[in-house]
Amino acid sequence: MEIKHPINVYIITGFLGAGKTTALNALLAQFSGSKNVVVENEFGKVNIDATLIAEKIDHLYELTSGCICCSLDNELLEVLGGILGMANRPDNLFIETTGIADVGNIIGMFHLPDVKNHYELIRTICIVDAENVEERLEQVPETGKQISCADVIIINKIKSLTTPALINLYHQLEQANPLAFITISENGEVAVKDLQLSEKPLRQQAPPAPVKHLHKINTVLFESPEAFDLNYLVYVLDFHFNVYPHQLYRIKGYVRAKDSEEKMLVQSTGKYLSIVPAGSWGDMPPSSVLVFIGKELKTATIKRILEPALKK
Ligand SMILES: Nc1nc2c(ncn2[C@@H]2O[C@H](COP(=O)(O)OP(=O)(O)OP(=O)(O)O)[C@@H](O)[C@H]2O)c(=O)[nH]1
Repeated sequence: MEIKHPINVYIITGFLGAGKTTALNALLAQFSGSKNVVVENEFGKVNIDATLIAEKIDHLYELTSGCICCSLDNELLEVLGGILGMANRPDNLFIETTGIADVGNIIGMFHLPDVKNHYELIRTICIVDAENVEERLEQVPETGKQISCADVIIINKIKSLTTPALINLYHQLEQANPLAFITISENGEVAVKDLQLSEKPLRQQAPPAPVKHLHKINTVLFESPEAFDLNYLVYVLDFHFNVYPHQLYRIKGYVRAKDSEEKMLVQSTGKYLSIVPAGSWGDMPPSSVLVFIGKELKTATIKRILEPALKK
């Protein structure tokens, strides 16, 4: 009888915009000799991250009907069952959580006997945004939970901090989670060997008790077939991020621009905004889709902010 080895599982967590997808791509590039499956859980109906997975992988599951950490009718367990039925069993499963996931609940699934028989949770990797993690820790309990549950903490976007500030942050994270291996990166570039991935998991015990989910955080989707005036769009997005830094955490999506045939990728995590060309629309009719994530965001407000930037 063929002995089937457990599938290695890596959970990638971290607050909205911390650099999870960026780090996942950097990690996948180092696993190119293996059969890799990715689960992307996005908060909101449109999964932008799935289009940003640059590395070749064997299968991508997009879970967009809710946060996998708190849905009762759990899609993740269905996916785990489905993977076991694949003709060619993968070596590695990478799960990118939503930015507000209670990662303790997801870790807990890998302690269920039926799951444990087939999957081995190797590492829970928390990406923290050096630029704003301290602020997020005060505002969002899930951020603290993600840090405290991690086996590995990657302090990302280190160029945004001075060396003393980085050392200070390192010590704070060390205090928050003395069991974790802490490292630093720019653009999620960390060598797998530095993550000590060949070692046994650092954390063997069951995860801490769940925290109450912060459902004040919501997603607003803005869609329009009309083209944006990009200069005006930059102006309104920059302006509102500056005015509402504690309410608006993340913007991402693709927009149709007035003077370009290409689609434009919009990304913002608070202190910066980037809008860059992202290739042709292919067979899709050009149409903008922007996802806004924040606290108690209202669709009408987002529409009111964006509509002046649309070409008349
Ligand atoms: N300056 C800088 N930007 C970074 C770094 N890492 C990621 N980014 C940028 O930060 C933005 C968010 O990165 P993502 O990898 O999509 O972050 P995420 O955590 O997957 O975001 P969500 O899925 O929305 O929670 C993108 O524009 C990245 O290019 C970094 O180290 N430095």
